Amino acid sequence: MSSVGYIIGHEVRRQEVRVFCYISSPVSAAWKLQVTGGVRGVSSSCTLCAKARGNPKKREMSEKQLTRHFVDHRHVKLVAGSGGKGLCSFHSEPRKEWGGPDGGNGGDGGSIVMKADRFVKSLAQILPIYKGEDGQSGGSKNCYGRNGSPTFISVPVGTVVKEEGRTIVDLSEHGQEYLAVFGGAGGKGNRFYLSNENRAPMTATSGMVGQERILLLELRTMAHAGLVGFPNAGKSSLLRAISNARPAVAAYPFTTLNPHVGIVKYRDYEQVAVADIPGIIRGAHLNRGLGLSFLRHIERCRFLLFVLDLSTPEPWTQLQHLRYELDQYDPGLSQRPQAIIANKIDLPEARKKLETLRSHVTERVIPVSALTGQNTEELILHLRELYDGYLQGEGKPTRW
Ligand SMILES: Nc1nc2c(ncn2[C@@H]2O[C@H](COP(=O)(O)OP(=O)(O)OP(=O)(O)O)[C@@H](O)[C@H]2O)c(=O)[nH]1
Ligand SMILES: [Mg+2]
Repeated sequence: MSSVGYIIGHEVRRQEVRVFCYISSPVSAAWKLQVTGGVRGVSSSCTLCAKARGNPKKREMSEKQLTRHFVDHRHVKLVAGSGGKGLCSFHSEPRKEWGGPDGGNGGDGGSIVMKADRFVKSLAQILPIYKGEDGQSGGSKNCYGRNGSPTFISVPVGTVVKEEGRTIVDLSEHGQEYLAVFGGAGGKGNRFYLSNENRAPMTATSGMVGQERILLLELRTMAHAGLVGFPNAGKSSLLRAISNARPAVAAYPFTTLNPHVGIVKYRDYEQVAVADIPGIIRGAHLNRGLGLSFLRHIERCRFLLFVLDLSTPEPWTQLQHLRYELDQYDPGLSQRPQAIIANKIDLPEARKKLETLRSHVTERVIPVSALTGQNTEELILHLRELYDGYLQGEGKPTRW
């Protein structure tokens, strides 16, 4: 493990104080840092800090507005440009009446290319139909027509392109391109057909039509960790507490309708992306609740954070149901590296339930309170451990 330090504190702008808790060994520190009570002020994750970090003048968008701006799948028809016509013409000038064929070729039609762009966040701006630029027709005096320029469609990083249910390409890196449809070849002018046998060809061909395809674009959120839990478990509150993201929080189920990604920053400039996934209920794989549509976002997450609600009578059954739903969607999905987060530890009867939960599961359980920020440091440090383990496994760091 490197000797870099880990930041546990952020600035609290409202109070004009900067408090940092700096520790050199993240693994051992996770256990040393059972911070409670008065020491809580140093946390990056207290709600006070979280609120102070935001721009007070900027009005937050409601979940309804956010949903309007977020589209995670779209059908698109792509028609590449057609090739330009070749021309049939003969050179003629004073005293040179039979100057020979001089009809130029038509230009090639423009292709359509999909390009992953990390600044594009949703597929909302994707149009239903794209038409590539046609090539220009050939001209006299052996002038060739101009090729149609390629059309670039910017899509978010993490877009999967499918055709008739088959995955064609996964645009998972910024700048990655996929040439989706080829432009038609330009036609030949009559000069092209000049030969010793035929000194005055009258043939000129028209350009080929561009390729045409109907593709399905699917966005799968790119994040290192995914917060998975029942509605109202406090996933959005937790993401607000540990990162810069601002998903809507409310006391009714299905508040979150689309995934939100927040970035947890560490002192060595490492960043871990955490996604808040809409709530899962029993039968989600049968399209109950918000259904399957968002389970695909979990597929991308390298590790899972199961968020359990300690205010429910049996939080451990939630865990079984969540794992079952994930496995129904994609067998083995629930086996990814994970942490179990017992949320709402601030509630009176939560401590007792925490002990029972621990006796039901073999994995490590991290009790937190997203509302008060209690013990979120342990979660942040454990997240880093999972991330470091993932980097070691992959061999190279991935930055999205
Ligand atoms: N007491 C207490 N309440 C909490 C805590 N975390 C969240 N809540 C409350 O639980 C309710 C639901 O919180 P959300 O963060 O919207 O829950 P969610 O899991 O994102 O819910 P969905 O988006 O519907 O899936 C809100 O009223 C929160 O204030 C906590 O740690 N303690
Ligand atoms: Mg939510």
